[in-house]
Amino acid sequence: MTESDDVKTKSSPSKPIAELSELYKIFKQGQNEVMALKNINLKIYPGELVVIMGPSGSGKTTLLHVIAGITRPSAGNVTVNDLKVEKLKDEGIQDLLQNHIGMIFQFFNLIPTLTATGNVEMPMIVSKMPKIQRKERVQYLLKEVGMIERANHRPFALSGGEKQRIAIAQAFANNPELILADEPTGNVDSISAEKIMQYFKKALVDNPEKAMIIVTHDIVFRKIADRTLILRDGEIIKEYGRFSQDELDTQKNAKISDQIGEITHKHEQTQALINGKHDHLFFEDIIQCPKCGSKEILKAYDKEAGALFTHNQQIITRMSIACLKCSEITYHYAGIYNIKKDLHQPHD
Ligand SMILES: Nc1ncnc2c1ncn2[C@@H]1O[C@H](COP(=O)(O)OP(=O)(O)OP(=O)(O)O)[C@@H](O)[C@H]1O
Repeated sequence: MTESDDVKTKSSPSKPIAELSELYKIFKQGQNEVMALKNINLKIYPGELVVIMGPSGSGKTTLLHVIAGITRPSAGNVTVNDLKVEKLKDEGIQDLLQNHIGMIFQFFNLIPTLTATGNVEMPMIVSKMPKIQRKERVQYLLKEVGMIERANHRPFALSGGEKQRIAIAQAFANNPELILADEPTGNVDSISAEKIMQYFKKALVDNPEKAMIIVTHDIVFRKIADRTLILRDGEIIKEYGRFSQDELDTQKNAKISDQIGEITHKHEQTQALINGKHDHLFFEDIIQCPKCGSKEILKAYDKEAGALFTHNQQIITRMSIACLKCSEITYHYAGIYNIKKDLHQPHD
């Protein structure tokens, strides 16, 4: 440990791994101020998997960065594994990120010139783990994420899902107590996303002394979450507990990849879209769950949607509306795109 005792609190088994109290973050740009986090109070206990959702710009990434010491809070306290993060100096932050927090990003952040083995081993080299121990742990971690066959591949030769599995193994390298993941399935297909989700769950079952905070737009993460927090304008506006068995069944039935081609809800403008009367439509007018009427909904474009429906040389994309209250997922046509022009960027 590199920090002096004044940044350490007394350890006790029932203590949270991370504790945030009265946390604020204000970004200043010239005359403008953005309050990215507002009075966040949160305790994360060992064995917990906490999911954070919320609209773009609601402060999710900022929250992870403040916990990791990458961004300094404007006010309030963050404690991780007994370390008072906001008081740590550079050396302490380095120790925190090297040994106590494992971070996973949407775009993997792997070193392109290193193999899968090299990438997973790197944090252990930095923390000076003896070579024999390091080699054993790399093997163990690559096996855990199902990537032992790809140990000698460099990132360019791996799919998005495979790169993310390497990044997960890397995040666990130095056995950190807290895992922070920012959109870990944002750049992978839905089958890889399901696998990644299961790795997270298994890792916690195998290591109940750890905790995870996962920022995601992917509603299916609620399946494995002990708690789901909804952020809006920098504030936690809602907290959901675990899914009940009924809710889990609903989620299973609603799995996007199982429902390709089955549109369960058609918007009145669909016909106009198909007839080509509109080039591009977004359904900002859908503001509530069609089933229960709750306005706590998340809108997302299906990952598979780009190639879902073709009609008259056009692709019709669809949007899923996930209800955070009743967990119903409905699908809506979201836009129509000319195949030649927009094939590779159907969501822009
Ligand atoms: N370094 C910065 N300087 C100025 N403003 C910032 C900075 N980082 C974030 N912000 C602002 O803080 C707010 C919260 O941003 P943040 O990236 O945390 O949101 P988010 O919920 O993660 O969004 P997304 O889902 O789009 O990634 C936004 O208004 C953003 O523009």
